[in-house]
Amino acid sequence: MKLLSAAQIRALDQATIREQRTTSTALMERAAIALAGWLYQHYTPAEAGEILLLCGPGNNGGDGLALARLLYLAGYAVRLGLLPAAKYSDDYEYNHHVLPKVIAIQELSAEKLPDIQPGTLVVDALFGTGLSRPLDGVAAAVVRHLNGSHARVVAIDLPSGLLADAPQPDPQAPVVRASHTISFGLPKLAFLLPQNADYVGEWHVVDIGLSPDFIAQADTPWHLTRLPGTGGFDAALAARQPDVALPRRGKFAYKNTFGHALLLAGSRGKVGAAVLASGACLRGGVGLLTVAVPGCGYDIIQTTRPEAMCLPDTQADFISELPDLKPYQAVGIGPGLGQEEASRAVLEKLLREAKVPLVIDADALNLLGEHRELLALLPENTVLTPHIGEFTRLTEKARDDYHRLDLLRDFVQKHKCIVILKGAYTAVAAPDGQVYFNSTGNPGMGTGGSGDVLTGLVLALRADQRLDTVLAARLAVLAHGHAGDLAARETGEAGLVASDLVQHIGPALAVLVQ
Ligand SMILES: NC(=O)C1=CN([C@@H]2O[C@H](COP(=O)(O)OP(=O)(O)OC[C@H]3O[C@@H](n4cnc5c(N)ncnc54)[C@H](O)[C@@H]3O)[C@@H](O)[C@H]2O)[C@@H](O)CC1
Ligand SMILES: Nc1ncnc2c1ncn2[C@@H]1O[C@H](COP(=O)(O)OP(=O)(O)O)[C@@H](O)[C@H]1O
Ligand SMILES: [K+]
Repeated sequence: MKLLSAAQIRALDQATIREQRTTSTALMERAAIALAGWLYQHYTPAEAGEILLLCGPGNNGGDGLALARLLYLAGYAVRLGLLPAAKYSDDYEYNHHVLPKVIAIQELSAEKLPDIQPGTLVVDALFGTGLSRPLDGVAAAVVRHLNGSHARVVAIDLPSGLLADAPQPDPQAPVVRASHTISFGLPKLAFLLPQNADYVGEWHVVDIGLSPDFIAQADTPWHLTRLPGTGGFDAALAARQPDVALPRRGKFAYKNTFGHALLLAGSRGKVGAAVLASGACLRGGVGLLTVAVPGCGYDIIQTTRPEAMCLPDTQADFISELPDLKPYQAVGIGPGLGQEEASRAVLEKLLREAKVPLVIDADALNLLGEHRELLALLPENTVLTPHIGEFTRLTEKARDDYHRLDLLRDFVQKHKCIVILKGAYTAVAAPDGQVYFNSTGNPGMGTGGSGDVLTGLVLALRADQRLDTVLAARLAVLAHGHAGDLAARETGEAGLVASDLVQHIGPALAVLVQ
């Protein structure tokens, strides 16, 4: 699924109106019906109590006015707080005109702010994608008042004051802190960034029949990867043509098809990382797996992973030798590796000699960060799997989440590599600068070893001779998060440990097979 900029969303609305020979008023009515449907499902009139709808002067405010009418007609108690302005949009004017006259209206001013009790259900229809400057004056006073009230807030399209696709120009200007944000057609880039989490709350997408042709042609670097059959504006399309799919295994497929992977992992006290990554690689469907570990890891791998072959290093505590690379279709390095000089030398030799896809994680990334000259040796299409801290060591400290995305796109384009930047919405950045955010996973995965599991899974899919690099990375990230979601259903989020992820990789991959 594509994520569009505010300017593209405006063009999408216009294209939809043109193509479908409808009017902006009718499109607003669709938006209001979709919003009302969402509210009916989430709150009965009794649970909602008296709903306060705060409306701005543009079409976001128009949505609020149309919604107030529909809620009133459905038996909800509603009142309106309207922001005064020199000019209102046409559809605002229309929806103001057709409001049932019994609905109470308060003109908002800094001196006379609306009554908002803790628990009041407030609909934020002040500003959406048309926000052109930071909030000030009455709008800012209203938003500060709302944020201080502990109300339940449902934001229409965007929390007012937030931009859809760019950082706030004025960090002092207020932004609505919503419990829920209901977006039309597509989610917005802003929803996926940690710095906006307190404003956006839980986000939802409602379908208002926006032009699929316009979306298909829109040029954007931002995408969201979903599980097949997941809802959204294009639920029907997504079911027929998923964002990503793992090809079915042919009847006569042999283990060569799925490749022989080499994993270099572990050091004294961190052999568990090799156990987790190798388990994930095996469950990820690799044809054959060889694990290179320090001497101290030999018995551990042979006992915990009987399906894998093991190459013990002559050093007991860390890896100091690079095995002959000829037998392998993909090589992974890093989990629990440690940062000994000898291990750095192994990494350098690997970068110089490898002719097959590489996956680089954890301590191997830290070594690259400390010896940045090694970045010049990265073979094309290498996959790096940093979390934010590791990515910062490879680049620089980002000013904010948007700047980090710029750094990410610059990095992959410069080094012709794939970066999996891990987080709640893990971003897979491709060498052409396209960025695919992931939609699966949960906070239970913030537990030691989750990243090692991802490395093993990426390695398995890189060894799979049927997949290209970006597809392998996107599939691995999607399945990893889904494994976490499946596991959390059994363990709860707090009880989830990384080994649980390994156990659920099989079922998580199975839903991706087409
Ligand atoms: N036909 C359409 O175009 C549709 C639009 N929709 C809604 O329309 C919204 C976009 O509407 P608009 O483009 O009218 O924009 P908004 O309603 O987001 O805001 C624009 C209005 O606010 C003013 N404004 C902007 N920043 C301000 C600030 N900081 N302080 C005070 N005033 C400010 C502008 O001068 C303009 O009057 C979407 O977010 C969505 O809610 C939906 O109804 C779907 C259909
Ligand atoms: N809140 C979250 N929601 C979804 N996924 C998460 C969340 N927190 C962590 N994860 C995932 O868990 C993994 C953690 O990896 P990492 O930070 O390398 O941990 P470790 O080094 O302990 O293995 C990443 O794949 C990340 O995307
Ligand atoms: K809003």
